[in-house]
Amino acid sequence: MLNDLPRLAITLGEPAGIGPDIVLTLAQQSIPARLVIFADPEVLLQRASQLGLTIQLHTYCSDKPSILNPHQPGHLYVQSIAVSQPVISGKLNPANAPYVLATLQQAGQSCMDNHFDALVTAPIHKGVINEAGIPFSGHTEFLAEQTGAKTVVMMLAIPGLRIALVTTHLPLSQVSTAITSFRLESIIQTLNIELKNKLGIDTPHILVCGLNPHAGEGGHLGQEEIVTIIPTLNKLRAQGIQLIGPVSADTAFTSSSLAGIDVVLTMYHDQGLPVLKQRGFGKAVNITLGLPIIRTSVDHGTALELAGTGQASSNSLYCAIQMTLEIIMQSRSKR
Ligand SMILES: NC(=O)c1ccc[n+]([C@@H]2O[C@H](COP(=O)([O-])OP(=O)(O)OC[C@H]3O[C@@H](n4cnc5c(N)ncnc54)[C@H](O)[C@@H]3O)[C@@H](O)[C@H]2O)c1
Ligand SMILES: N[C@H](C(=O)O)[C@H](O)COP(=O)(O)O
Repeated sequence: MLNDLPRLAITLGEPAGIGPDIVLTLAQQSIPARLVIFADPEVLLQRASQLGLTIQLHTYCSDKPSILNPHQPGHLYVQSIAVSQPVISGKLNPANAPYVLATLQQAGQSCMDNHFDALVTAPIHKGVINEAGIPFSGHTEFLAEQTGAKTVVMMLAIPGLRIALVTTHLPLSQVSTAITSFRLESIIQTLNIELKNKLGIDTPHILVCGLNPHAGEGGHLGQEEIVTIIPTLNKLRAQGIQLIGPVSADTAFTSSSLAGIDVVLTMYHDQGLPVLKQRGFGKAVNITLGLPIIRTSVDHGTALELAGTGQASSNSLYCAIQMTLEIIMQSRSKR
């Protein structure tokens, strides 16, 4: 029904990157939803002109949300938030970092206030936000803090493969210490519950990678499996969670290893994500599990060198929106 059309809050991300390009490209298509972009309208208009795209912007009034019409190709509603300094495509400017965070903060809050069914984010540049003097490691961590979520799980998905992470944007030197029984237990419990609730998988089968080469080789190549990972998996198995592992990450992604598996839980960012991006860069979706809101994102970054060139693919954003609509339907069916 038209009245039930999902309402999506979309952040434009780093204004000098390809966020504006992919949102403007996507806006030319039919999408069965109501969309509001949290951004500076001038950034959208300037990039549309650079790309030769036609766009008509409409002001979104948060005090009159009923005036939000279904998406029409070539039109966008905008919740206006001003940049501090003019934007040059491809040129980062730390002065605009507070703007980037304001878009995220306002869009996240609007979802928390139930004005929207979900948040979809275009890519931000973590480095430039830090250069502005604001400690920042990613949307996932920012939204966890903003919403007060106890445990969040980063999961990226393509058709046929989902990969979740125990640690996210953490220097490799800190990973081992961060993999505690407490963290592993809460990550697995969150993953298990969210796969049921948000993705409709009744009994998730979770394949867990070890941290060390060959999952520690019986303790000869590292102790984390024996001290932390195996005892935690055994405890969770006793609670009925379907866990396989820890397995050696080098063969975890073969087709025989993945048979019957719903998600592979990897211990750190670059243990899992290169596999997924090699298989499906441009069609993967990043989903934050464990938040009180639905949040998805693209699989790529700001690709500064492509901003304003017309060469940035909007396919991952398209996939993120499709998956968001599916998650919304799944969540509604649980009510
Ligand atoms: N969702 C997010 O907010 C997100 C995700 C990943 C990376 N990042 C951030 O983006 C910044 C740049 O990261 P990076 O250079 O490692 O990765 P990147 O994804 O921006 O670029 C990697 C390569 O992929 C290409 N590419 C990326 N997106 C593309 C698209 N839509 N169409 C065509 N080609 C595309 C780029 O040109 C580049 O060659 C970093 O600050 C990183 O933290 C943000
Ligand atoms: N780890 C993600 C990726 O490689 O695609 C990316 O950095 C985005 O993470 P956030 O959604 O937390 O910003």
